[in-house]
Amino acid sequence: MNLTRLIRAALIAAGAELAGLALMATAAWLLLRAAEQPPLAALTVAIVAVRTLALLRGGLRYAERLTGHEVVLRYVSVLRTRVYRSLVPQRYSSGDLVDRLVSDVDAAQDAVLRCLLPAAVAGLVGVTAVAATSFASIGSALALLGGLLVAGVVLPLCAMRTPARRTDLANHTVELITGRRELIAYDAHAPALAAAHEVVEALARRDRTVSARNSFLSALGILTQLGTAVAVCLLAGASAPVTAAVTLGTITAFEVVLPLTAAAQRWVEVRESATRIRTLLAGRPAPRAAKPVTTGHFRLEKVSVQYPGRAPALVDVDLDLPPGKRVGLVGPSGSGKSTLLHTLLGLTDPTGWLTVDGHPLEDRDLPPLISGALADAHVFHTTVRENLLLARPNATEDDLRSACEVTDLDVDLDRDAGPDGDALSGGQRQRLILARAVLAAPPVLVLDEPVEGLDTAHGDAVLAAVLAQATGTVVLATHRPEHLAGFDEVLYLDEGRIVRREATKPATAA
Ligand SMILES: Nc1ncnc2c1ncn2[C@@H]1O[C@H](COP(=O)(O)OP(=O)(O)OP(=O)(O)O)[C@@H](O)[C@H]1O
Repeated sequence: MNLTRLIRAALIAAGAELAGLALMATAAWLLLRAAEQPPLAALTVAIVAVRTLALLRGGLRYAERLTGHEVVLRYVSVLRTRVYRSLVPQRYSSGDLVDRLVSDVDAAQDAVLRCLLPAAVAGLVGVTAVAATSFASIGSALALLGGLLVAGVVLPLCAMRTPARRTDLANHTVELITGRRELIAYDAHAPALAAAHEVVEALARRDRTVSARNSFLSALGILTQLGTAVAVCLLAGASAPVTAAVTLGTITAFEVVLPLTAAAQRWVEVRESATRIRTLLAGRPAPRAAKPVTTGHFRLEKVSVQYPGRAPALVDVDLDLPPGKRVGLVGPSGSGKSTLLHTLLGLTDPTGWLTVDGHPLEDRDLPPLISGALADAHVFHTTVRENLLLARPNATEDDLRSACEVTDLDVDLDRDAGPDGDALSGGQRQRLILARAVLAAPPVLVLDEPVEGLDTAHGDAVLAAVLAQATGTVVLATHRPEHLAGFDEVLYLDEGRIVRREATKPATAA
């Protein structure tokens, strides 16, 4: 985030609030002074000041909206792209994906606009108001300071409670929408709806409690405002116009400080979202220029993977993948083919030794080195073109067209793909994922049963075209050994172990 722009936005916002405060105080002074019927000349400065401050407040409010939103929207657009990119290769449930992409990034926007900026402005306005009041009366200034501390610090601290996570609701909602046909077909929609309703009820109960507490805190804030205004008025010990000015100024200063209670509540949610975003981005660090040049020589020695509470999915797997080698993975369902691909992509938590170009796998920036078409790849709810550009943001129209030709993807690039590619046919969705892999053209291409959903002849042709244009290493998991004609090595897996290796190129199926 651009700190200079942020500070400028905070100063402009504080200026707008101070202009409003000065306007109220001057207007109050003017009204009471005018009631004493002094010569007009004694009021001229105040009259001009009221007009000037009114104009200034309007102008500054407009400038504050422009600068504040500019800095935040710039930041959020960059952040959303980074989160988007980090999510592409990862394995999140759809609900979690929605939560991370929408709520978490929106929370970053709120962190600035609804929490940090108001807090900074309230601080500046509070200090200025107390300092200005101290010229009229030290007692009033102390009363104002006390009231502002209660409303601006104590009440917001009381409002800080961990919010309920909405991921469960997002998961249920996404599952109800995406799985509606199956749920209806198997007459399972009633229990699924009931489960979602339970989550909604729990969230509603929690929201009601939070609302009641917040309403109580808001009422306390207003009582504090009222009590402080009375105390400031009684302690002022100055002329009626000055007393009116400090009292009205006090009430106005509270208007800036009172929203901090709601901001504190939002801050708790924002902090949680910020942690989730940080974890996500930390898991996929941005490529650093200083990294040594890599060729993508992957080596696995005695690598095992076990998902929590499950039998081992991979056991003591050895694999050498020098650049350009083509390896096929064959085995019955559940034998560990996808797990091996996910391990190469750094998506599992394996034991054993994994190196890329002699360095531990976790020290490498994997995304530029290895990617491909996974069985559970996500299609984003945007156009086909945008989905393709994720793989290579600077791809030209020719690049896109050629990737579509290779994968025989014959859809309009500006067509909306729908949520997780729902608006495409199963085959189009699969070819879109393949086209994305072709566009990425990584040194190591991993393909997990990439044409499983296509009819046999069409699928074979598409896969042959994809393999023909691939120039680097290829690791292909398939149930059909005939896909592996011309491969350097075929590994046969069973129950997570490599039970057989065929180093020779198998003959093409007749
Ligand atoms: N995310 C996961 N959490 C828990 N267990 C998993 C997970 N992914 C895979 N497994 C388990 O790990 C084992 C290996 O699964 P994997 O998906 O690697 O097999 P596969 O050979 O690719 O199967 P298929 O050919 O059906 O795709 C299976 O027992 C599977 O149930």
